[in-house]
Amino acid sequence: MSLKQAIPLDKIRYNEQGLVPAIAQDYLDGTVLMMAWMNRESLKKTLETEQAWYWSRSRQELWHKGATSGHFQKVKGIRYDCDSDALLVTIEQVGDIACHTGERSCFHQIEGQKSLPPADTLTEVFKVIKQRKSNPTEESYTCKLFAGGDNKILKKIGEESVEVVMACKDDDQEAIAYEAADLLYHTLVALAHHNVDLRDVYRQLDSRRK
Ligand SMILES: N=c1c2ncn([C@@H]3O[C@H](COP(=O)(O)OP(=O)(O)OP(=O)(O)O)[C@@H](O)[C@H]3O)c2ncn1[C@@H]1O[C@H](COP(=O)(O)O)[C@@H](O)[C@H]1O
Repeated sequence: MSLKQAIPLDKIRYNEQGLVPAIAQDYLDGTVLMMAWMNRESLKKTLETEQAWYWSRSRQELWHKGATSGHFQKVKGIRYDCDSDALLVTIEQVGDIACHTGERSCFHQIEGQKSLPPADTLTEVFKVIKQRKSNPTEESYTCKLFAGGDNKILKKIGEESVEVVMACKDDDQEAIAYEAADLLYHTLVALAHHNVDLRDVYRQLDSRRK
């Protein structure tokens, strides 16, 4: 089904200014990138071009996101909520900058909150692993792995794989989840060590979806 067929323009409930809030979310890792407004015309253009068009309240004009900077948004899907007065736009952020201040997301990290802007847990953990790589600290286990290079990292992946296998053999659900978490973490370290982005793994998985 095409985007146009999926969203009946007249079913959307626009507010008194003729606007509906649209939340843009990354199609691969679920990061909430930004919130902006659409009117009927910008929504129509979004559906037609499969790129995000918003309504700029400050400029009072249609806003083709990224038209000048190249950071445009390819629209992968749009959903409307149960009372049709909010849109969730699933996008591929081309250029990887959604916020006008040059950040990936307009929703900034807040100290003490684990997951802001909301993203999946693997993405959050991978971010910390990459930070450890660029800013090593004494006490970090991840840094010890990086310092040991492939020998240490791959040995751990081998060990953790065997532990997953053994836990499955015992049909021990708690142990399976525990060991699988260890395996995923060490695999993320291997990705970072070899400069492979987690999003490339997600892209592979996404391309295999049927
Ligand atoms: N998710 C993990 C994670 N999962 C497992 N581990 C560590 O992986 C090791 C698992 O190996 P084992 O079970 O064999 O335990 P071990 O006996 O300590 O193993 P050896 O290293 O001594 O051989 C343990 O030391 C765990 O603490 C992890 N260490 C870190 N993370 C993440 O990485 C982030 C950064 O961690 P630091 O680098 O330590 O700051 C953390 O915030 C977490 O999100």
